[in-house]
Amino acid sequence: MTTQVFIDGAVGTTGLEIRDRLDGRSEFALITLDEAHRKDPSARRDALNAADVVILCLPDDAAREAVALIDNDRTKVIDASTAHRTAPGWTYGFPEVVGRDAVAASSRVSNPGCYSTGFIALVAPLVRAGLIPADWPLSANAVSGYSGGGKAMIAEFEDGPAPTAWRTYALTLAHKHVPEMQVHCGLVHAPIFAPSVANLNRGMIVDVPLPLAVIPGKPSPQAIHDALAQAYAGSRIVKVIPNGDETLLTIEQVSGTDRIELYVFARSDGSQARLVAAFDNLGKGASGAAVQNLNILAGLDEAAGLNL
Ligand SMILES: NC(=O)C1=CN([C@@H]2O[C@H](COP(=O)(O)OP(=O)(O)OC[C@H]3O[C@@H](n4cnc5c(N)ncnc54)[C@H](OP(=O)(O)O)[C@@H]3O)[C@@H](O)[C@H]2O)C=CC1
Ligand SMILES: CC(=O)N[C@@H](CCC(=O)OP(=O)(O)O)C(=O)O
Repeated sequence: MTTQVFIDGAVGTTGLEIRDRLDGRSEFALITLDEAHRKDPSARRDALNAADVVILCLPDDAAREAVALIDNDRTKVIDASTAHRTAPGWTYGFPEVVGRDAVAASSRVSNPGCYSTGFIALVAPLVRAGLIPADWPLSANAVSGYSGGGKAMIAEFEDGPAPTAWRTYALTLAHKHVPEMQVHCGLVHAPIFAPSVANLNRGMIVDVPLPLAVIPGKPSPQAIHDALAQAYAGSRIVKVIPNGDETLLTIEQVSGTDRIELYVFARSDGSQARLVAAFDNLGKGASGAAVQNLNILAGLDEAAGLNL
C-alpha cells in the first residue's frame, strides 16, 4: 500500500532534505503544492487532510496552525518544529529512547530538536540506569553547522558580509531545546546548555562533561560506556563507539549521514569523563529522524532510505 505524504514547508531546509531521502521510494506518494499555493491555508488544509502522514517543516506557529487545520482522525503528524515536543498527547519521536512501538502506535509524533537528540541520546539511558542521579546538575556544550538556523541563517553565512567563524549564543540560558532535554531525560533540574554555531554548513557535536569522582556511586567510564552500549544494542542508527585511541573528533566525520555516534572519553584515573555525540543536525538531528519516524508509522524498516 502506498502511503500518501504531505510535507508542509517542503521547500525549507528540513523539508528539502526529507524530499531527497524519499526520492525514488515507491512506498510513498508525495502530495505537493506549487509555489503559488504552498502558504495558502485553504490549499494546505486540503493537502493536510488528504495525506496519511504529514511532516511539518515549519516555524512553530505555522506548525500549530497546520495541526489545527487537520479535521479528520486518520491523518498522522510528524512535527519537526519545537511546538509539540513536551505537549500532552504527543509522542517524542526518538524511537531508540521511547521505544519503536510507542512511535508506531502514535498519530502525533514530535521530531526531537537537533541539540536535544545528542543530549538525550547520551543522558537518558544513564539516568534510567541510575548511573547519573536525576537531580545531578548537568551541563552541555555544543556546536552546530549554520544550516541548523534554516534558510535565514544559511543566507546570513553564505551570502552575507564577513560571517563569523564561530559564535556562542542562547546567553540567557533559555535555549528552546532545554525543556525537552529535561523532560525526556527525567531530570529534576534544567541542564545548563551552551550552544554555538560555526562557519560550516552542517554537522553537530554535543559534549556533556561528567565529574565521575564526585557523582554518588562514582560510576566508572566503563560502566557508562556499557550502559550506553546496552541501551542501543542492535541499533543501526545510534552507534556507541568502543573506547579507542582517538585523540581528535571532527564534525566532518558524521556530516552528511543519518547516524549518530556516541563516545565516552575519560581520564585514565576514571575521575572525569566527557560524553560526546557526533551527528548531522539535518540527519538524525532533523530530516533523517523524520524519515525514520515516517518509516515506523508506515510499518516499514525504520532505516529505509537513510544514509548510515
Ligand atoms: N535546520 C535544522 O537543522 C533543524 C530545523 N528544525 C525545525 O524544523 C522546522 C523547519 O526549519 P528549517 O527547515 O530549518 O526552516 P526554513 O526556514 O529553512 O524552512 C521553513 C519553511 O517553512 C515555510 N513556511 C513558513 N511559514 C509557512 C506557512 N505559514 N505555511 C507554509 N509554509 C511556511 C518557509 O517559507 P519561505 O521559504 O517562504 O520562507 C520555509 O520554506 C523549524 O521548526 C525548525 O526549528 C528541527 C531540527 C533541525
Ligand atoms: C544553529 C541554530 O541556530 N540552531 C537552532 C536549532 C535548530 C533546531 O534544531 O531547532 P528545532 O529543532 O528546535 O526546530 C537554534 O539554536 O535555534
